[in-house]
Amino acid sequence: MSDALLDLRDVRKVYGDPDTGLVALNDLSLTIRKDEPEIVTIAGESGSGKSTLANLVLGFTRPTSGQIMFDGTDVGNASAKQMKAYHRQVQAVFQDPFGSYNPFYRVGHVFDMVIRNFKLSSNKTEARQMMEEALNAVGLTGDDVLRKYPHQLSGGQRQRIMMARAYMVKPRLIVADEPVSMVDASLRASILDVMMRLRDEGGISFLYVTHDLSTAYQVGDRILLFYQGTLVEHGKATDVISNPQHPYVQLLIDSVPKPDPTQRWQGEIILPAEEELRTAHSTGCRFVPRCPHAQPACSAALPPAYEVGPRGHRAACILHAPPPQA
Ligand SMILES: Nc1ncnc2c1ncn2[C@@H]1O[C@H](COP(=O)(O)OP(=O)(O)OP(=O)(O)O)[C@@H](O)[C@H]1O
Repeated sequence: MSDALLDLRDVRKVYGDPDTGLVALNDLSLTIRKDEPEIVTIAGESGSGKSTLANLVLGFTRPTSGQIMFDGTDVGNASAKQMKAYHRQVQAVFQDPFGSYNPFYRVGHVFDMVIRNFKLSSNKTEARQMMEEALNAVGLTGDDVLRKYPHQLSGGQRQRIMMARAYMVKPRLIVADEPVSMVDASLRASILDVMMRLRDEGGISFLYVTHDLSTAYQVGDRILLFYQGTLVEHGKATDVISNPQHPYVQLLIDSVPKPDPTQRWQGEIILPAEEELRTAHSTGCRFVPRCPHAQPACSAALPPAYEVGPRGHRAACILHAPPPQA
């Protein structure tokens, strides 16, 4: 039996022709273990492939090549029946909770639909208890919100309700795509707290997609930084952000004050939009056109992820290649 909850093996997604189309995700391998619930932050500029990765893991789109395994099931080749079972275990929370609510439905109805869809209960009292428990886990109560319509809720409440809705299904993984982008800094912190609580008390792992590195730093678990669909650096968020090793990540992080690991960080690093269009069949490091250290070898082949620090800190840059053996 594998220890992996989620196991991505060389997952590649090309939009359009597989040989000449746009490589949105380039041969990504990533494992989240069953016995170590964690919040894995997926970060990168706009267009770097974050949502593509989220959609692949949710089974909304299939990989061009490679495999996505979830607790032994091949998600890329799952049947409709297997996908329904899969979505009990892997829930999604999206960027704009407004978009996912019908404005004429009360919150209670949204929860009812989930209970019916996943056949969580056929007993009204038990169903109400489930809603209450899920809402309590995100710091809300049924009396506060269940009879309300979406427009009667704050952005932070809506976002927490989406978390509660996902949590009620008791998934093992939540894919949260920009869940804090619509809310201000203090609410953002409270939603991060909810995620950390669900990780610690509920044993739920998260794929947390964001372009705000400060929130990844607050969470502290692993971070993966993407540039044009390629993973350029990964490790513990605190290690990567306080000691970035890839020139792209250094450029991003050097422009902001260093966070103090002893303090809860209030800073904000919002990644800019991607400026250049990637070339569909480029071979080398995607960052070459913007890299202050670029050398001819960088364009020859995509560099592997070299070890650059403790606790799995790796960067895909030839500056970190070990010296050739004599
Ligand atoms: N269905 C699609 N068809 C063709 N190209 C697509 C499709 N979806 C995404 N892309 C392209 O793939 C690349 C990666 O997009 P993706 O949405 O995954 O990036 P992202 O990092 O999530 O960006 P953002 O932060 O803006 O949401 C982009 O260049 C995008 O234009």
